[in-house]
Amino acid sequence: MSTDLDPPRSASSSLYIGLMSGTSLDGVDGVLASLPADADGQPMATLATAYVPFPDDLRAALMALQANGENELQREAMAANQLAVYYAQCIAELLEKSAIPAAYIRAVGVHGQTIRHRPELGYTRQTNNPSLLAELCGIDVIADFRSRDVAAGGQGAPLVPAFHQAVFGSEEQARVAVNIGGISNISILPAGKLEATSGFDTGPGNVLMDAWIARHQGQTYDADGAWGASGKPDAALLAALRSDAYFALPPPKSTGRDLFHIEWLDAQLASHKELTPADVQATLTAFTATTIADAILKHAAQTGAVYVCGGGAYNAYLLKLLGEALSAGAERAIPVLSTEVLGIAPNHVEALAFAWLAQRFCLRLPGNLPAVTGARGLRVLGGLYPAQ
Ligand SMILES: Nc1ncnc2c1ncn2[C@@H]1O[C@H](COP(=O)(O)OP(=O)(O)OP(=O)(O)O)[C@@H](O)[C@H]1O
Ligand SMILES: CC(=O)N[C@H]1[C@@H]2OC[C@@H](O2)[C@@H](O)[C@@H]1O[C@H](C)C(=O)O
Repeated sequence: MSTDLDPPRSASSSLYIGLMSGTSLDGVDGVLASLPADADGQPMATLATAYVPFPDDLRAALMALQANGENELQREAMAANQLAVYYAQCIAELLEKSAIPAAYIRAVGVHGQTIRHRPELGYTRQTNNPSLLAELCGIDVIADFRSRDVAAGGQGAPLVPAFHQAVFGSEEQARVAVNIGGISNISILPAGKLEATSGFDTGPGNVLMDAWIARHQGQTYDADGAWGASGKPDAALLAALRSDAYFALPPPKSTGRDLFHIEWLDAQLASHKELTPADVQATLTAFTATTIADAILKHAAQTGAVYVCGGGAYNAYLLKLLGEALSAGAERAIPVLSTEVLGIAPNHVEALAFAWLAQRFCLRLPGNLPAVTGARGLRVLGGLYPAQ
């Protein structure tokens, strides 16, 4: 253990844990990081990372909660309790790997599991039991990061642009950060005027590709995009997918499984029955790539580089199609790079963002960007569930 830690339970501790379980429903990503308070989140150091996959029953329970169903209040509460156990396991792994006792951690920022996202109706729901988590881990828990932004008239999402601004923004180069999780979102980071950061959800990331390969190959995701790459994108289906009204909406906008689910895909496929499953997977990969590229070309054509994070950064075929779609529409080449080259591995960015958001809460600093979410103003995000 490092000898220069603040005393246990110190309000000045710079050690935070961030936990993210996202729309892919695969598991929970965690980071334990040192976030010095005096530099607005920079520089920061990741001291440990962990990933705890969800068991099939929890995954299925969370999937079932994405739509209306019988006895859903109880099912939601039980899933939240089960989630807390996996979150606690992830925290225990982080503490063990870093050899830092729980008492030295200032707070845990935990996103919870989005099961409904309807900001237009005034709500977004991240299933969680932060009280149980505080009980299990003995650390202050900060949770429910989105609802205050929605209460202030915002989308409650995406929240990571403020963090992307802090860690990936540059004085010299205009950049775009793209998160390709279940859903994809972009952060537009203009050079030298980071206060002008914007961003929005571009549409599906991996969510439809995951659902399609699960149905046809029994896999949870298309490793490296190899199955998709074995097929050929179909122009007519791709055009039909891209014609959904979501893509023409101006920002602020956000989306989720509420809109982009397997039934939505099935409805689109009804008039393309001749395609092989591999061709559909290729088309879904092209769909994710082209809708991200369209968003960048429309809102950030002058960007110097695109940095990709989220699990989609490990899909080589998707990145190839994204690079092609960008170069087809841009006046000059836009390099597509992993956030790894900026010092943060793609699969750790979101968890680190929730450690950062927990710090923002502890310092009572705003976590949202009204220009992104459409909220009436800056707001401190989250609620506190004390360790004791
Ligand atoms: N090696 C890989 N090859 C292809 N795809 C991958 C690979 N590793 C991860 N993925 C994809 O990334 C997904 C998980 O990404 P991530 O953890 O960023 O999503 P999430 O955080 O659940 O979603 P969101 O950002 O929408 O909340 C997997 O479901 C899979 O589709
Ligand atoms: C409601 C919700 O959970 N939204 C997620 C989802 O996953 C990606 C995209 O859609 C983004 O809007 C958001 O997550 C990240 C962490 C965000 O808020 O920036």
